[in-house]
Amino acid sequence: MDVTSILDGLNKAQRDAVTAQNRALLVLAGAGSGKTRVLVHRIAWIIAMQNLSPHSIIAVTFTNKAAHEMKSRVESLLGRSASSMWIGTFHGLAHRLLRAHAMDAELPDTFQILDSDDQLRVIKRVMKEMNLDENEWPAKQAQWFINKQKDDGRRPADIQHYGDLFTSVHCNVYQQYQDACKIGGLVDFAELLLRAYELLRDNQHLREHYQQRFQHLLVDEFQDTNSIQYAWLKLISASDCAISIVGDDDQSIYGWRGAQIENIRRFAQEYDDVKTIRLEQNYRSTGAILKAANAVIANNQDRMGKNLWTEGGDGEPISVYAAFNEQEEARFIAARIKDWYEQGNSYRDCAILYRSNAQSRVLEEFLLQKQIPYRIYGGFKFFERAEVKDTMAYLRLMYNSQDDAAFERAVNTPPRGLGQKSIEKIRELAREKSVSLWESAWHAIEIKALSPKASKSLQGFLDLIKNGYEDFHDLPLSEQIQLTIESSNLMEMYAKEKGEKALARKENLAELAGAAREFDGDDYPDLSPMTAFLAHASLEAGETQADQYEDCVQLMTLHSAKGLEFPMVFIAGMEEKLFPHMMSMDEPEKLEEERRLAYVGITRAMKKLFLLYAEKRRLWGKDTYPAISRFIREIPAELKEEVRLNSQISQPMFNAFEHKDTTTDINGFKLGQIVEHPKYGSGVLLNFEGEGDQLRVQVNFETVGTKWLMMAYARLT
Ligand SMILES: Nc1ncnc2c1ncn2[C@@H]1O[C@H](COP(=O)(O)OP(=O)(O)OP(=O)(O)O)[C@@H](O)[C@H]1O
Ligand SMILES: [Mg+2]
Repeated sequence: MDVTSILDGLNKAQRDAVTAQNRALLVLAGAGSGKTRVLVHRIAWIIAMQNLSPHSIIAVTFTNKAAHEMKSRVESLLGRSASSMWIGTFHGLAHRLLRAHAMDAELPDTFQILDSDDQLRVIKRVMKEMNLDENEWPAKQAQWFINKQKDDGRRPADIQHYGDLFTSVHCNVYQQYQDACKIGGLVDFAELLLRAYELLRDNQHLREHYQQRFQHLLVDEFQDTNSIQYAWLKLISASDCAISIVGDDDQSIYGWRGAQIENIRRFAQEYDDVKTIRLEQNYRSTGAILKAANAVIANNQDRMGKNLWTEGGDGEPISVYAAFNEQEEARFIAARIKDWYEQGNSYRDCAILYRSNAQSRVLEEFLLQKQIPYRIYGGFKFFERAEVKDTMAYLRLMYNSQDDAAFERAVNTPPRGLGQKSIEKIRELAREKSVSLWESAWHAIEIKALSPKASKSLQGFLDLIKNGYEDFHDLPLSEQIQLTIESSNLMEMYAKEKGEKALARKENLAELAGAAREFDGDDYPDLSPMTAFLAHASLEAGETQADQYEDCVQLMTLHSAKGLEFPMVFIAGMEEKLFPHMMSMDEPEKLEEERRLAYVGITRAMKKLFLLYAEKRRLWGKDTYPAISRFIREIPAELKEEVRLNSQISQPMFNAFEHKDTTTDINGFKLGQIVEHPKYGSGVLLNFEGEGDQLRVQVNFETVGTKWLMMAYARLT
């Protein structure tokens, strides 16, 4: 192949980055400037130019999906396989390392990953054993404490507590929790990173092995790395390995999870021979979208500063829509998407972004109503559904009887007549002997510690797991799952629930068996299919792979939209307290992080951006009347256009209200009519909702813009 063809489709600065020979490369650039593209081309360039095996390359991406995409783009640039390259998220790579060297990492071969729910469950149990009052010492707080320590690389022994009660108690909980995880062979998310770091730090032989193997380390979205991830990168790249990182300080949105923008500055100081490249041309968005993003982020103080421009024209202005409430917001979005689809566009090219997961429910309702196919990305958490977790608990226990979290979940789901007392007894015995719940359960039966009835049902459960493993483990994975669902009587339990829900559960379980089918091949040579699948379930939770070929609208939180792009984007709920989030409004630093999130959201849009807010919203169980988000106000007026529903607006907008007839009599008024308000002056009547005393109308006033008013009090003429 002609190697230089890899440089096609890159601008000068991008080529410089792709071909840089320095040991350390830093590409610091704004959204849509081609950072990810540079990484992909750089990998291909290195392999082709230096005739290097992909085996010598390790690359870190933000999601598993991004990793798959990157690998296949590298392969298509090279025209050959790059499957021996290590590419994945920090968690995925750490997991891979720990699996390969479980013994050196002091983990059993069968170790399981704890998701954050399971983690909380284990912490709760530990705290109960320590007789800590849950009201005084909430488990969530302990969980936060533990994860924070791990993110910063600290073990209980490393924590200084000068007699401070909060720290010393939590430190003890951390220690007990760590012991419980050790017995169970359990590894939580933060532990994956810390353990993988310690593995290399403490094991010279392994460290040297990997340092020799990896000639190039590349990292996307570097601005969101935390301390332990940074330390891990430094270990791997300590000898001759070249390191390339790309990032954007304005898109750092995981400060709450310990990510540190400072790592970018540290990088420039701590590495020798750093070449810094800035990319300033944006290829993603229209001029209007880009200017809006630049204007919003300009309100942040602490920035490294960049200047983004585009060759393209301004395109359409940004549409701002004031909805009466969240239902109407959702109805508007659904109608707009339907129009777009009917004009010959694809659903998959549209995304609806929101600040908080809870917002998705109403949106889903209206998409369903309009029969618009959609996928929730990030928030869906297929592997976190109860029925899926129940089934997984059985599987985990079959494969690792030491997994206490799985034992706790499975032992009484479905209920098999084991009371809290019996279970407490099993826990107590486990504690005394420092063994797993599984072992202690056998022991409890042996020493007749339980009532005969409880003993019998416990025995039934233990046999189920034991025989299950013996009978199934040679079968294909999907069949194992199918048989587990049947033998555990889980399906029977769900079938007793009411209609819709039971059906959804059934479908999810069918999907679970289906998802497992992918693992029956030999794509994961170093892992057994079940191990690969269980790890996948933990690591890809929340990242359900929307089927690429399925044409559906993408719903996701602003956080999970990072790195992605869509021709048409809606950002719903642009309201003070929702976005910026209430919890972040009082601290300047947190507010700046919210603003970076707004910047991320706006810059996902390629051609068309809608910003929506509701004048009334049910939030946390209460009706609220939020103010318009400051992030909308920060966009210069000339870039925005308020979507109006008066007679001049384009027909498609009207479709949003097709159920409303412009001739309907609204207390003597009609849609589109000019009305007078004693305070706001004249405006156009746009919409109405409710009837009688509850009748509300939406009027677009010349003076104050769109408002919803109670007809009974509005004194319109
Ligand atoms: N030189 C170029 N010519 C044409 N298109 C380009 C060029 N560089 C990048 N692009 C396109 O611009 C878009 C944005 O690129 P990319 O996703 O790599 O940007 P990014 O800097 O990683 O953005 P983000 O900060 O959002 O992750 C992509 O569709 C990409 O294919
Ligand atoms: Mg990117």
